[in-house]
Amino acid sequence: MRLVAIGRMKDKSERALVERYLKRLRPKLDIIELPDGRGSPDEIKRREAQAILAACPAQSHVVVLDEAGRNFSSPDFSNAVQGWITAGRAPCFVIGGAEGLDASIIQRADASMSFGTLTWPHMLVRIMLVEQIYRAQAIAAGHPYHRSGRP
Ligand SMILES: C[S@@+](CC[C@H](N)C(=O)[O-])C[C@H]1O[C@@H](n2cnc3c(N)ncnc32)[C@H](O)[C@@H]1O
Repeated sequence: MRLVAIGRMKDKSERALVERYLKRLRPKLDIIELPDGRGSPDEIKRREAQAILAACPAQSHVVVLDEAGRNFSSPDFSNAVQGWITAGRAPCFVIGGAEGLDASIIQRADASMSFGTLTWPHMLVRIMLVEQIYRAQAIAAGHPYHRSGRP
């Protein structure tokens, strides 16, 4: 599995949160950080989209993080991730930068995932995504990390 993200996570406490989950992931998630694009907002998004596509393996299931994307429940997300892996198309998650994602990459994606209609900072989205991937694996393994005790 891969995560392609725009921008370098410089903040130590943010990196520690990502690492907390990353080290528990099986299969592992490799994180590719791409530099912020330059130019006008449209140029930035276009350049970043080219770099993102080049960083996603050819056979991967490209999943963009987008506020207008699909609202998964954690069990649904767990099933989806397992299904993509079983089908031989491990997910390549994509998180945009400060300008967001270019329309071309959203259209090209095989799936999209939303953390609600609020706009979140991209580094927080990275932390939340890595936690949800860990939760998805815990659900698939029947590990008590995920407790679904809603009334
Ligand atoms: C700061 S946001 C970009 C905001 C930008 N104006 C836009 O319209 O997308 C950076 C990235 O974080 C991710 N992101 C932000 N909020 C999100 C949400 N609610 N659900 C899923 N991804 C989100 C997206 O990948 C986005 O490209």
